[in-house]
Amino acid sequence: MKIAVLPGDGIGPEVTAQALKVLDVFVREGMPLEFEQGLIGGCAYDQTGHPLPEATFKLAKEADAILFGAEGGFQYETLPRGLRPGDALLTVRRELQLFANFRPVVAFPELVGASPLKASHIDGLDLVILRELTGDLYFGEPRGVHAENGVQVGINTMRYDEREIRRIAHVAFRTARTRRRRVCSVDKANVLETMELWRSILEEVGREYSDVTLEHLYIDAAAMALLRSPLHFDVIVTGNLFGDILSDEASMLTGSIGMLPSASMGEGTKGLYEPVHGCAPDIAGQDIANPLASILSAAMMLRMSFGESAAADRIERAVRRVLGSGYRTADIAEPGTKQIGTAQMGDLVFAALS
Ligand SMILES: NC(=O)c1ccc[n+]([C@@H]2O[C@H](COP(=O)([O-])OP(=O)(O)OC[C@H]3O[C@@H](n4cnc5c(N)ncnc54)[C@H](O)[C@@H]3O)[C@@H](O)[C@H]2O)c1
Ligand SMILES: CC(C)[C@H](C(=O)O)[C@@H](O)C(=O)O
Ligand SMILES: [Mg+2]
Repeated sequence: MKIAVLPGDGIGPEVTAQALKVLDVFVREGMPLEFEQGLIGGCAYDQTGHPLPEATFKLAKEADAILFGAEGGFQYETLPRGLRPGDALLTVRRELQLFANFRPVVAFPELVGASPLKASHIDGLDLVILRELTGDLYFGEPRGVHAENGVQVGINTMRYDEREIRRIAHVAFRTARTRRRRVCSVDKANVLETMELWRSILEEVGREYSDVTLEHLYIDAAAMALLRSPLHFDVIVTGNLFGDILSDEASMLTGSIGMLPSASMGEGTKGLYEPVHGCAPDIAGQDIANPLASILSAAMMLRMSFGESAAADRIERAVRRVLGSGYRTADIAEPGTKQIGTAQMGDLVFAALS
């Protein structure tokens, strides 16, 4: 069980260190996890001149799973033309064809007071955003900035072919079968041809899963409905860009973006596991970031890549035990709770497991 550990930039190394701390419990118990670290993002660019060095890509390709922190932390202006922050992660996702991005949104009962929404609105919340991760505006051609009659024009292309839509649709329906059998497909089929195709393929695939209810929402209405009636949702399947935006929005239902883990899967069991948040330069280096998204991503890794569901359940229970004891990082702190730092949260989850 070889794990490529790519902590990246900003709070990435701080939160990944806590996930590794927690995984160490299982190593001590004899689980054959092997870790190899690689550089990615701004730190890789600073040290090697490229945000995704060849050695890191090789490591990611060869490992059974990838535990990723966050990338960013370098300035747009210092990047060579054509290189954007986010490129290294996008390359790994795309080249390894990790097209199915699971972003579970679960309101821990201990944290219902940390959300800006009323407790009655989110009590029992358990939905998953299934974000298509290797297509859409992120990768469509043509793209770029060029001059037209002396005027600069920026172009990106929303592109999906029917095979890409079909495979994520199957994942959505199969996932719904393990849950409450409801799929909500989010698109913009009233305006965009790409999304018209998206909707028709979802309908076509949906006919193979007559035991699963399929509904469609436009992205604007979905953004609203997610706040108005979050408990309505089970599996939300959507494209790359809409999924990116909806998941940050949904994170606030749980109290903080520091609570949202993710798993990006392809056809097999190899996956990339990362918190949904970024490198958070505003809080980096202060030991105040919430490491629970990273710790919960490690739990997803044990379950989805290594079939170690009991170990994953134990991590999730340990997180709940620590929250139940009143410990909180700053982002989820409420009056009457005990505010602690990143490393201490990792220590407490470790202790709750041991
Ligand atoms: N997967 C990734 O690597 C990833 C994801 C998103 C953004 N980014 C990059 O990160 C950089 C910053 O982006 P951004 O500010 O838009 O998004 P961000 O997710 O880094 O931060 C958004 C806000 O959430 C807070 N936050 C994020 N994670 C937190 C945590 N674990 N605990 C407590 N608070 C947390 C931050 O302090 C900030 O206020 C950019 O360079 C962006 O490209 C990387
Ligand atoms: C860093 C960026 C490329 C990335 C994305 O847009 O996919 C991030 O926002 C995410 O949600 O994983
Ligand atoms: Mg995002």
